[in-house]
Amino acid sequence: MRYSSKLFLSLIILISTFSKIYSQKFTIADVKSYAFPNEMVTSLQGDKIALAINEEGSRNVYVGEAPSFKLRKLTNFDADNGQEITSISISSDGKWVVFTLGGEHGGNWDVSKASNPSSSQIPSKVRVCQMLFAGGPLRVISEGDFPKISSDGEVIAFIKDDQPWVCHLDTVKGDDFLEIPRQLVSTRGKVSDLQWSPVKNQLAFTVNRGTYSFVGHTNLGKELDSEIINWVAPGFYKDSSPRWSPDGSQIAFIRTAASGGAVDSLSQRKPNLWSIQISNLKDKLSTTLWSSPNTQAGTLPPTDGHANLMFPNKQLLTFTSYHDGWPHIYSISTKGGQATLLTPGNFMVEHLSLSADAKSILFDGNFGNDPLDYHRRHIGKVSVDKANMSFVTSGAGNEWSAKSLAGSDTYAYLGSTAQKGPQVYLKNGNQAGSSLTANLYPTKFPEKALVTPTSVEFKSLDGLTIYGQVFDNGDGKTNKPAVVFVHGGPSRQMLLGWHYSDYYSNAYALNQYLAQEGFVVLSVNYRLGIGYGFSFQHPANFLVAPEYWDVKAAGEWLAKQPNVNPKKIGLWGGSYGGYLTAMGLGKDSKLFAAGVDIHGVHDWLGYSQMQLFGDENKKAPDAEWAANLISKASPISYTSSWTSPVLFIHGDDDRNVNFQQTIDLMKRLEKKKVKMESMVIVDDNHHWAKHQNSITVLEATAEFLKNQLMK
Ligand SMILES: CSCC[C@H](NC=O)C(=O)N[C@@H](C)C(=O)O
Repeated sequence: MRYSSKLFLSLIILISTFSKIYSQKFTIADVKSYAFPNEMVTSLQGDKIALAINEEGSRNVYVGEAPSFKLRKLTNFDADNGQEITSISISSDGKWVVFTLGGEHGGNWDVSKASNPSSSQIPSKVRVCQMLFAGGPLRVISEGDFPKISSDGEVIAFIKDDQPWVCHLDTVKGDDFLEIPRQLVSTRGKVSDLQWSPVKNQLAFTVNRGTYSFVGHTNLGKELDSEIINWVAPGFYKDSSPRWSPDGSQIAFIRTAASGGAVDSLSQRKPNLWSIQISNLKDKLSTTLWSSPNTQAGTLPPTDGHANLMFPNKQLLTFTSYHDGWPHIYSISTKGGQATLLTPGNFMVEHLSLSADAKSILFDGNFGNDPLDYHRRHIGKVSVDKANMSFVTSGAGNEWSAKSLAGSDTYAYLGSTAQKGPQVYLKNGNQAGSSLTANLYPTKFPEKALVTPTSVEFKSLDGLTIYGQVFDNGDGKTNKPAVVFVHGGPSRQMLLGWHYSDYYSNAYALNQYLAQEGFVVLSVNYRLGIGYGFSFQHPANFLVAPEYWDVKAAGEWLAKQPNVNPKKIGLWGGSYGGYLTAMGLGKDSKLFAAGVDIHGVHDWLGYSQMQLFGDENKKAPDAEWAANLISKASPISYTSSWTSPVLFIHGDDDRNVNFQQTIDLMKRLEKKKVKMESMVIVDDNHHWAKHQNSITVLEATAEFLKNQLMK
């Protein structure tokens, strides 16, 4: 390169850098450049960690080891091709790392089917992979998913075509891996939740056979087809979540009712009551250790990990239950008796992990000394056998998914603040956590330009207190346009800072960008969400969609703010949030002047494929009434009153909300001459697996809102 052109290039770089610094305006690509960590696991000894990190679409496995746990990239994937990394684990000898590459594990269906958001000519299959922790060649063991390494570190089991397969790990010769996997079992139904015995090569699993399911276990056996499946207390139930006792002599599992019987009322919420069963391998029966109370809150917790059944020692089991009105951790003797509430208080417990010595549980939840902790996540610790909970973290940030490491009081956890995107932290004793991934953030990430959202509360249309977070660039201007952001799920809670899920970090990034651009943004934590107790998450009058009242109340709250132009209030949301955006535009176009509905639900009857009027003896006693309510809770019922402009966005490989939901609503609105724009993201799914697609979607959302509300 000639000298003059080098000088010219340096000038260009210098100008663009200074312009960015002095302009202080960040782009959506800038605020989306956070390195997103998830799927973090530790080795049995707690001296190693492994996790997945998504760097602007390049998803890789990173590993770290004691004492520094400094992270090192293990894999070398550099394409933004949407191949997610899940089911990471480290062999008990610390030698191997295995993981799943590909799939759509946030989906409601086809989670193990290839995802192809780059529209490659031949989609990559979902593969089970292994690598040496120390580094080296990547081995694709097989097409498959949900790998688990045996307790001796020798064998990997995984699911392929809904059946368990196995293969030895240590069959390396030079760069070749010699052994080919074999199918361990061929049984009717779908096998899931593989669990190795802690002491020998026995594998337990759940077999789903439609309206019922069993727990089974089998030996690895020396020869092919040399063993049988042993069924654990089979009955007319749905049995699941097998957990081995530490000595391998017992299996505990969760039991709920099988599907069938007279069709109940559709308008009455029916709790999914459950029990904890324990069985000795020697006999065929099981004993009921604990049964959830016959109340609405006695339902199997719909929060992360559901029952979170763990078997920390021969005498004790721990589990999560919602029955006192909050998701809490309990312990119970394997001899039965009263369960002990380990984490009492008006807060929720969310992500749990058992310490390496199996004596304590690390968890995160919305607890703390600051009332605003209600809208945060901090890490707590409690013994498995006594209610001695302590706070491990506190403050104005969020911390989650903590793992205990070798050495007392050493933890790895994920965390964020209002400005710092999700990062991995190492914490020793009472020292503050130090980031292990700050170095992965590019300089363009606008940490210093991000606002700190403020917590607000207001009354909904029926008087219920609703919380939200306001993003405002503090420019002091009046008559500003405003947007209500509506999360999806709906069992979610938006936080005072970057969120622990990739989907909601994506949303948080856009809300920060919209605030920069001059919008007042209100992110509303509407009922059906988590974090505010059982009755908030499970309102009795659920069929009339009372959560929409909270969204409308959010719009009315904004309209009353002195710095907001009440004629320029919009909505945006994805999935369940797309549904509520469509409800707002259909029912209250006078309040909501425009909106962006991303992969929303628009026809509940179509979505749930409810056979309300099948054959007479399978019809619910209140089918007509329920159908009427469900219809009134669907946006397709409000096309006549819908006048505000809308942008629809949907990926056509969506495995949470069918693409047809948007086609259907658009065709109905066309007839009503509603001003619509639309964007199809071909071959991507509900979670914008391809990074560039997420940027395209956010840019289109921001552009539409600016065009409709800022002019
Ligand atoms: C019950 S409507 C489907 C909405 C969807 N829920 C699960 O698939 C959804 O909101 N998905 C994302 C955004 C989420 O789970 O938060």
